[in-house]
Amino acid sequence: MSISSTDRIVIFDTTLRDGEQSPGATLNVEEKLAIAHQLALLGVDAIEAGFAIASPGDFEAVRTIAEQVGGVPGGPIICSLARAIREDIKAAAEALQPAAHPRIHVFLSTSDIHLKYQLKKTRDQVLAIAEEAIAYAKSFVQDVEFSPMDASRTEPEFLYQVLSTAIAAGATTINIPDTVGICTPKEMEKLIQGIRKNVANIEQVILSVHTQNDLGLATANALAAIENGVRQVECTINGIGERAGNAALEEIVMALQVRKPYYNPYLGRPVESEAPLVNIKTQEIYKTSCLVSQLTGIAVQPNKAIVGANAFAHESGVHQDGVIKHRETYEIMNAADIGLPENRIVLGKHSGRNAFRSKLQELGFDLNEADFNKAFIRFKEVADKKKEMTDWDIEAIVRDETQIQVESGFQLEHVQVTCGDCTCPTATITIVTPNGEIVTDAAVGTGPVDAVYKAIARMVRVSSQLVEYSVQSVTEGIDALGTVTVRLRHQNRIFSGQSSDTDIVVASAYAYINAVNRLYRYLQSSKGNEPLSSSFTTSVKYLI
Ligand SMILES: CC(=O)SCCNC(=O)CCNC(=O)[C@H](O)C(C)(C)COP(=O)(O)OP(=O)(O)OC[C@H]1O[C@@H](n2cnc3c(N)ncnc32)[C@H](O)[C@@H]1OP(=O)(O)O
Ligand SMILES: CC(C)C(=O)C(=O)O
Repeated sequence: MSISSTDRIVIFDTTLRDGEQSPGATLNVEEKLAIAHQLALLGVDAIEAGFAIASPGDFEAVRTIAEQVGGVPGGPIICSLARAIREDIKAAAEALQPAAHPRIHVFLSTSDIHLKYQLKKTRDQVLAIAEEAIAYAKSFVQDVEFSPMDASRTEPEFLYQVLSTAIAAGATTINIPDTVGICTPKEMEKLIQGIRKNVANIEQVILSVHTQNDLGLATANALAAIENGVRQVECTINGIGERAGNAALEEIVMALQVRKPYYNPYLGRPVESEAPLVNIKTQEIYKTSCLVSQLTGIAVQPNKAIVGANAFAHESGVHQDGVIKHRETYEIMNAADIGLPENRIVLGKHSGRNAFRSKLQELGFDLNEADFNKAFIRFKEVADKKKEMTDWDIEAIVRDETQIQVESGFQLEHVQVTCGDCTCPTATITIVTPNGEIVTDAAVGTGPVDAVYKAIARMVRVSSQLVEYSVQSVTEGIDALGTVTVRLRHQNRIFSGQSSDTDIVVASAYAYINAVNRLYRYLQSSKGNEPLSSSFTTSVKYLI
């Protein structure tokens, strides 16, 4: 395979090598194997399984992956990194032995700053070391990749010289690392064009890039390289890697898929060609991302392109309205393309009526306009306090609001409580009575809920006994909605009320009022045919 003989992009995954260089991401052999199996399912062309000389564990991981993932022809290339040192190359060759398609990846610094301070070698020495190391690697495997480390800061003429030497020594892939992530896409273009023009026999090898993300340009640089003739990109799942990480596989792959007509001509194909630009089964992307995140312990930021929790979530009413009417108004790819079941409409304070209505339909509610409006107003009030409204929240609100609407009677206007470890729990409550009177009262109690109930009871003057009070968290998280259930006994009858709110004292007040209203309606309907107890008749002012 050479630069001109492939009309697709080779995906070289280095999650298990450069990705594992993320601080704290160390993986054991079993974990690396699990990721390698998933990378194979994803369809990557090459898996850089580790750096065999680095540790016995890394050697074992490369060997196990070579055997169990790359052991049969047709599987992915399995690669080990090696410095331009015989011991490294020998260790890589030994670890890769079981692989059907082994690759040794030799790297050697070429920039003056690295030569002077790190390697302490002259340019002539580096040329000789590169040549010798590649030839040695070739004595073990056919497939040898060479990387001139810090290529983007290497003096171009020397870079061309090293690369020409590497190809002459037998390198089959020439990888250009932007090791410190300093390139801009324009500079990457110039770098690749210079290499293609000035390196002898460059068209006989696969030209590759390895872009680091120090300036957040790794994916942009990889794509710029592709536009300039590069046919392999090195990348990691979730973009993890040394320092700020590497180009993210999922970003490159989805950019190539979504913008295929744009990239086709760069690979010498007609704009309309449908042939895939990569071998990747994009539906495996999300699963792979989750596995890598879980095993490395590196969380994916919510706004991360493609695999972040918010990548297919719509929060604002205008966007939600658009997506509900026609998905493509705000989505350039389908969640299913990366293996997510569906996009998400996240209901919150920025949502509008259309999204709320659509969610109610999805949950099986068929509200009349008045109920809908009440529920929507309440939804906005709760959403102002709560970050995300879950299906449970919505259900609780609708249950609550439609119940309040049905049960006319007393209305709760305001609830205010003071409580704490050195104050007497006090509640100040304002209600509107059935005949429109606004009444305020205050009471102290053993706790805030007791104080609220005493204040309400005094105003409605209900002769009833509280026989049950319970609070249940119906939604998840610290900002969950709590549902309060209250049961009142009047004579031999039980009247219940329920309400939900992020504030359980408020929910308690509403639940109590709802139960009182049931009692009120019962008394109203039975006024004519059921005798009221004398104690009740005398004590109830508003109920009759
Ligand atoms: C850009 C990248 O991501 S490169 C890959 C980086 N990844 C890693 O380093 C992870 C694994 N590394 C390791 O486990 C260790 O660093 C090892 C096993 C590779 C080497 O360990 P040590 O022998 O103790 O050397 P140490 O790491 O302290 O220093 C690196 C040595 O390699 C030399 N070196 C660095 N790169 C190369 C190279 N490409 N070819 C030859 N020698 C190199 C350095 O000059 C230094 O040599 P010195 O000891 O003579 O000064
Ligand atoms: C080994 C090379 C490819 C590398 O990781 C880098 O230069 O960043």
